[in-house]
Amino acid sequence: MRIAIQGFEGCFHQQAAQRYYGKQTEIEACSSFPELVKKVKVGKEADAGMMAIENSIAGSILPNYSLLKNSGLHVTGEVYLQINQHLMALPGQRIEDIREVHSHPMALLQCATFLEKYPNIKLVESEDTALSAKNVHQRKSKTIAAIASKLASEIYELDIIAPNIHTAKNNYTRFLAISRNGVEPAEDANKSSVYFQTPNESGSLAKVLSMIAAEGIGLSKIQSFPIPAKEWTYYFHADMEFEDLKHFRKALKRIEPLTDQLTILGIYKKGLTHA
Ligand SMILES: O=C(O)C(=O)C[C@]1(C(=O)O)C=C[C@@H](O)C=C1
Repeated sequence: MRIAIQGFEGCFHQQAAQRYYGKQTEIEACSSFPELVKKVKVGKEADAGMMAIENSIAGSILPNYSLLKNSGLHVTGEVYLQINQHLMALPGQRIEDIREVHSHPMALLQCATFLEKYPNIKLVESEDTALSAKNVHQRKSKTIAAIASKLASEIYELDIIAPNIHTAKNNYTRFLAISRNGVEPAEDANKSSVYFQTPNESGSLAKVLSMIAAEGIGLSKIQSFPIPAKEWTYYFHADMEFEDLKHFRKALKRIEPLTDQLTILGIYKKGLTHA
């Protein structure tokens, strides 16, 4: 299997892809989420993909909800990865020498509390945590530090000058396994991602949510994201959890008449949240 990811050697997507698809997985590196989605859609350079969707400190990666919806790709699974962020620089450098910190925007957000202590350090968003570490190494930048994984510090021979700088001890990112073709849900599937619109009338979303609750389905996530052509109107992305696929199918039938464009992105097995 060749798996398209956002990022390069030593990034968190690589770790998530290898955790989900296996250690021997070949990686197709992409420098952005749109590029990742395109490669999975075209299918020449990748058989499937792995895409971050939300983080326990920084929240949802909002553009990825629209990307997923517009791509027509399917969600086939999920994986949660514990994320430990470290500040790293060329060997011998101290935090007092650092003028800029480079990293992926989600990583910078996860370390906001630490970074607030250094208001004179400029924060620079990059494509990827690992690429930021690689650039410090290759350009021998003495005044630039990167925020990245321990693995990246080892690959790019950087010293960790401040370990574990993420705001809360438990920092998890949820990644979705995505593919061009949908798969038949496994018998033990217990989670589904769907999106829908509700009619523009008061109480329409509440009716859908009440129905989900009445059917005994757990709602682990509800996210609104904008419909670009109709300002201030929204799609809703919902992640639902259930014990029996039959219950979910029954609930769907009852939700369908209350929604417009209800689309199932995937029915899959819930990932281990604290692996
Ligand atoms: O930059 C990386 O290492 C990535 O894999 C990207 C990414 C993300 O998109 O959220 C993955 C996990 C972490 O939350 C930080 C960054």
